[in-house]
Amino acid sequence: MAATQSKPVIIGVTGGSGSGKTTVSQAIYHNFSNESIMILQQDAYYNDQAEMTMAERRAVNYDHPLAFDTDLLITQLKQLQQYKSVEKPVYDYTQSTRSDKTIHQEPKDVIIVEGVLILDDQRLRDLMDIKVFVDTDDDIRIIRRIERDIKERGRDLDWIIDQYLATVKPMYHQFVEPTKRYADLIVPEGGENRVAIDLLTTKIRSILMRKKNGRAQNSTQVI
Ligand SMILES: Nc1ncnc2c1ncn2[C@@H]1O[C@H](COP(=O)(O)OP(=O)(O)O)[C@@H](O)[C@H]1O
Ligand SMILES: Nc1ccn([C@@H]2O[C@H](COP(=O)(O)O)[C@@H](O)[C@H]2O)c(=O)n1
Repeated sequence: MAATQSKPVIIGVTGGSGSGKTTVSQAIYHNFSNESIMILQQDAYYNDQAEMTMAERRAVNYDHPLAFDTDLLITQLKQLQQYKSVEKPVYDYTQSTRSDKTIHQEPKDVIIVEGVLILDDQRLRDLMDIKVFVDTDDDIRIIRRIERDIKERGRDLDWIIDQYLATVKPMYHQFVEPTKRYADLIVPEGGENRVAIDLLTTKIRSILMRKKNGRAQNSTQVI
């Protein structure tokens, strides 16, 4: 009998900016060393804006679904789903465009996809096996965002506040928060929620074990 290979399991982690999506995803990922698991960040799939001036880039609404090259994200997810490698784009927040580098990504058994708008598009939702919404109060999220964007994304306080009021907050309520209803699991307080991180880790451990056992069985059937 020919060996069959089941598809990788895709876990979507969403929530507002500063909710702790990256922290939760990394905490889960770091519970596995040398295992078949990877993270794909939706932020890497922001539109390429190399042809735009810095002033034009600054005026973009980065919290609207059209800010993302979702077709590319879907194409690459489908390739990974078929156990094919991809060249992931790299995003530079300080320049608000893609870098000219890409990262070679080998396929894995478990793919964590994290980003603000990964549950907004039905095509993306249909690819996800487990959907997680990290739910953190608006005031905590803006405080975290101020600290992070000043330290890591080359922003100043006026920029962060203007952007938050003009786009981040209204888009959160229009596009991000409504996707909570698609979530299988809602995680309050993100990165500090050890119980949720441990539960997801246990689930992923059992998926990885099942995949390993399936492969071992297939290889003995082929022999
Ligand atoms: N539970 C937490 N307590 C304190 N700081 C946190 C917590 N979770 C995340 N952070 C910090 O808040 C910032 C935003 O978190 P991050 O995980 O990047 O959020 P997101 O990916 O949802 O934007 C980061 O600087 C991170 O270190
Ligand atoms: N050039 C850009 C691109 C994105 N943003 C903001 O990033 C947020 C999403 O990333 P998180 O890690 O915070 O989830 C999103 O809210 C965009 O406003 C940006 O400021 N500049």
